[in-house]
Amino acid sequence: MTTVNLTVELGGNPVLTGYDLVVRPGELVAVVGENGSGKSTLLRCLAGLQPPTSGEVTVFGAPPADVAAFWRRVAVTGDEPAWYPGLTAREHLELVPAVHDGPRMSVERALELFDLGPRADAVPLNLSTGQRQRLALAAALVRPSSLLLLDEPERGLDTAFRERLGTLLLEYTADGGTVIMATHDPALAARARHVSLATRVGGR
Ligand SMILES: Nc1ncnc2c1ncn2[C@@H]1O[C@H](COP(=O)(O)OP(=O)(O)OP(=O)(O)O)[C@@H](O)[C@H]1O
Repeated sequence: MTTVNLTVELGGNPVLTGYDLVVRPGELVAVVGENGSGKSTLLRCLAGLQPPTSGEVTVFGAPPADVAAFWRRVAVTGDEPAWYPGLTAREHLELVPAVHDGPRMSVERALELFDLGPRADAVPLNLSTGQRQRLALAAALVRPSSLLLLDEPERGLDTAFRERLGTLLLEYTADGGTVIMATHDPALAARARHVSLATRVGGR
């Protein structure tokens, strides 16, 4: 995963200017920086959701492409997912093995790892904010993938679960996966290689 001289302007503002990044397979990388420094924009570029103004983005040896083969390898979390009305937490996780071959873990194991067992039969809108975030992360980690792009995965999580998340992400990279996350959590960032985005004058 690389960016070379990546420049993104949004609404006439320079958000990223000549940004170079190299991430090797199996790395856990934390993108850190102040609010507005461009972390989400960088993740969106890596996911192919934000076209660069100039420069290059390469993921698995090619520019990110909005095709099934790309999305089979890449899982993204960030904004609140669109939950299916009427489906419980367990049923949301059961969708994953229904549509992806070779899930990374069973639904029951995911419910246990993400501390969702007691609330497995609740619909997401009846879960707490942190429980919904754990469900979103569980869905991303159940499905097979090679690259996780996580935007502030710590959002809504208590301290103990943030620590567990760090361990789960390190296990993901130990299996050969790559994680690039934007985070404001110093403890989570400390377990990763961090790369900084400086805030630019005029870019906020
Ligand atoms: N659609 C847009 N049009 C114009 N400017 C935008 C747009 N989206 C984001 N920006 C600006 O681009 C800059 C970078 O935003 P981005 O969301 O990437 O920052 P971030 O580092 O993820 O911030 P945070 O820590 O607050 O999540 C900000 O100044 C933001 O206001």
